[in-house]
Amino acid sequence: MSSNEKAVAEKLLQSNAIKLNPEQPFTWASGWKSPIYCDNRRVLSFPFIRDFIKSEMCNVVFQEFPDADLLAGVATAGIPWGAMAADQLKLPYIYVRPKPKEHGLGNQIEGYYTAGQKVVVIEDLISTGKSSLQVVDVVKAAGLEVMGMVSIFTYGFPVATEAFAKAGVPYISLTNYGTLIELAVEKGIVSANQQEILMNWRKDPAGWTGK
Ligand SMILES: O=P(O)(O)OC[C@H]1O[C@H](OP(=O)(O)OP(=O)(O)O)[C@H](O)[C@@H]1O
Ligand SMILES: O=C(O)c1cc(=O)[nH]c(=O)[nH]1
Repeated sequence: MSSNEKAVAEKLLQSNAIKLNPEQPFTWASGWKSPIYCDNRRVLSFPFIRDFIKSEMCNVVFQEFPDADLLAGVATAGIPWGAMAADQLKLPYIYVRPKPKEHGLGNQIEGYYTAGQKVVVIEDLISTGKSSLQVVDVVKAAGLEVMGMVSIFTYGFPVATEAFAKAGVPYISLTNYGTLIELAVEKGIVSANQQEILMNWRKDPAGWTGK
């Protein structure tokens, strides 16, 4: 694990963003059942931790995508992170809804942009990658050029890696599941029994039921 990945994982643990509950599994956006949930929304409530993660995100955007013209947040949990990064980097900002709004202006993409601009998509977390790749499709259809995607956390599932490769979208996460669990075990936050459950679940997350 890189020192930055470890530092970000540490901040997620410090803010209690990581929830474990193998007995009453969480249901994910994909419908998968999981013994773990990473709640990056909670991190927003801790200013110093929030600031650290925002800075890490800005460093990645600045270093990896220096030609970006604007950032695009994925609704809803990606919106605040994208907005904070765009503010810090002094880049224009848009955000993208899962579907067009059913009243008002009927927009799916909110904000001002022009076709041909180079965009970096900002997401809080990648599980299957479906939510962020849907946004990639929407902004591409609007004429934007997608340079890549940045998220705080990824579970590193092959299904997501393959989907991003197929879409031709490079993606970078500040930290990941392996780093987080290693650190949580090191700190005694995850017991040996919980570690075994988490490792078994990780092998077949789509088929895991907790029983
Ligand atoms: O990679 P995926 O399988 O698409 O899962 C990840 C998505 O799930 C969460 O959003 P969710 O839709 O649960 O709610 P939100 O409105 O709080 O972002 C998370 O914020 C990601 O957007
Ligand atoms: O896949 C999801 O829905 C999901 C997983 C997770 O750990 N955290 C989250 O906010 N969403």
